[in-house]
Amino acid sequence: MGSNGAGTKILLLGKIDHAQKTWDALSDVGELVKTGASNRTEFLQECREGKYDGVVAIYRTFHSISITGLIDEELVNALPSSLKYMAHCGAGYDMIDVHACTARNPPIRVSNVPTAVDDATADVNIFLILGALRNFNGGMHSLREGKFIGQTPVGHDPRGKVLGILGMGGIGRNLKKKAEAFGMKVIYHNRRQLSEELSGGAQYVTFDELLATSDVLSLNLPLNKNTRHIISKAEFAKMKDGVVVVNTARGAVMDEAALVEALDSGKVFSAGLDVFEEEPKIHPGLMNNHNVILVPHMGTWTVETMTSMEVWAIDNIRQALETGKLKSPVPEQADM
Ligand SMILES: O=CC(=O)O
Repeated sequence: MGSNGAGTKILLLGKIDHAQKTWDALSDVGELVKTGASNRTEFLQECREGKYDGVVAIYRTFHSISITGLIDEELVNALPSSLKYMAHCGAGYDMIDVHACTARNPPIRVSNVPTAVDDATADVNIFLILGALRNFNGGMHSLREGKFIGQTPVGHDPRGKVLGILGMGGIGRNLKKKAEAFGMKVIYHNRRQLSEELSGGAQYVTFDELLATSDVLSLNLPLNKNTRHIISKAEFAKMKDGVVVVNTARGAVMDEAALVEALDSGKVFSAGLDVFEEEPKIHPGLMNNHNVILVPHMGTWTVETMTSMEVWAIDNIRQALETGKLKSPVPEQADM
């Protein structure tokens, strides 16, 4: 049982859907245990009763929020003192209060899954850009209502349009390459300007320039306290008339009510959304607007990508238990 010795437990929060063999093989570094809780109250109760004592690592999925709720300070402090690692199976880890994990004594080291999500998420991004520019949602809707072409406003070509990418991480950079194949000119804004090599020659602009010059604005930045509602009423006012807005990041990086207003006024021509502020609740102003193309958080919803993500997250646990270091710690804890 590796260097961790007898008694090391690994807790699964959520489900392994694809990489079951890889998960089962982890039993050579620890005992694999599950939760019996079905909601936060039960989970907290079990933690306080010592049910998870000896758990050294947790593997969690996006949907395990339905069991534990947010991994906030209250929950972090209720988790067993044996816990050292939390491997999140996803790129975005906004559900986890990393600061509380770092501050706990002993700290909990957190990892996410970068890279493996990039291709599939950027593919959905392209689907939404094309769908929103071309008004495919309106067309598909009319067809099902028995009205053929001619009922839907004429769309726009991607070729020659300026795509502004807000957040030039792995997904943003992947999207850049794909969008160029459709003839789009890519500009970006990011906390830090990237090297020429990393940005692939995309032009770096200020946040305000990005808002003012994009024909299509794509949101590809993580959600945190600095990015919540980074796109709101004032930002829509700075955009071009008839802009297209696309979001595959997290719903709350944009003020959804402000988007609905901007769509209703015609400021925004159309939108393509994979993520929503209060998932799975969708703002009725989006639901009822056939100009917007809506997808239920399907960015990484492919067998291949989900398998890679699960294997990656499991590898984080294996590596942590075998070497004392996670494979892909979250950036906030990179120096720990
Ligand atoms: O939303 C999906 C992810 O964060 O991986």
